Amino acid sequence: MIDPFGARLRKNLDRLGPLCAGLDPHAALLEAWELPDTVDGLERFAMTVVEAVAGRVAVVKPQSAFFERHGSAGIAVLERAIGALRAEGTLVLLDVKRGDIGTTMQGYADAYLNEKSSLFVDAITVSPYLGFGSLRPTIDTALANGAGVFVLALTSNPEAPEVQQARTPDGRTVTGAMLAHLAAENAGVSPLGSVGAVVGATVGSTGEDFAVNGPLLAPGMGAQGGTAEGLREIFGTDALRNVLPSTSRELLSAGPSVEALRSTADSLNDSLATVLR
Ligand SMILES: O=c1ccn([C@@H]2O[C@H](COP(=O)(O)O)[C@@H](O)[C@H]2O)c(=O)[nH]1
Repeated sequence: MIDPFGARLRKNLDRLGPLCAGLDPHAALLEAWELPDTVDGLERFAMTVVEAVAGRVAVVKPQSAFFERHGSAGIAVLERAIGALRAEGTLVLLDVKRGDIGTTMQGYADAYLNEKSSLFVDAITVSPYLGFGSLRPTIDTALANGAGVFVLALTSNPEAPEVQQARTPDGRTVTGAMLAHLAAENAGVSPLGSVGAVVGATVGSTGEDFAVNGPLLAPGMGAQGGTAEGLREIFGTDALRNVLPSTSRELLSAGPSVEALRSTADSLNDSLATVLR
């Protein structure tokens, strides 16, 4: 079996820097790149990003929705992009935000987190809002296959606090309760646990404890207003080393030139490394 996701991520972060490159083939970006909004356009977009960043960034995060909207042929493009990225040692974190009852979550785990699946990725995003326990099959399957999961804890969108900062009966926020579950999942794991949190780069100071011994995906950089300096305010100093800032439109709008995508990724990575290390 491959090494645990947390260990592979730690290695990639230390070697290549903290940037997680988002792969979001929005219809508007296809148009900006003068590509048709078709499966052919999707394939050219995805493979251009792969050519630009594979082996140069620690993690790529494809947004499943923008592949799914092209039907089964779009999923086939996603499969090829996943294969090409993983072949270059780039970890693939598929942003699918799955959340359902446990038995159905096993189906999603079989699709994305079983090494034998053609859609196997290094990690996926999951939603815990059917109860953290509903994620058990997903977490168990991920760990058994050297993969990881990222649990939505405090997302970057302005509507999130209504649900995620609500108080549980014991007075903690829902976010705090999720972070406590993650800390328990990752307890004693070295160098880094494989059960991460999603915490938006836009959320500001919250007083939450992000020391979960797991990776902290921070989407919302750039287009949504998140900044490298803002990450310090959100995570404090202790957890910063485990933060994986993610940006999609900010990076992708540099395309379609491979060179321009590369130099944008490099400069984002450099400025993030200065703040996070
Ligand atoms: O809290 C969250 C969780 C996930 N996302 C996803 O990340 C990208 C953000 O794209 P940008 O272009 O960098 O804004 C997108 O796929 C979201 O679905 C998020 O934004 N916030």
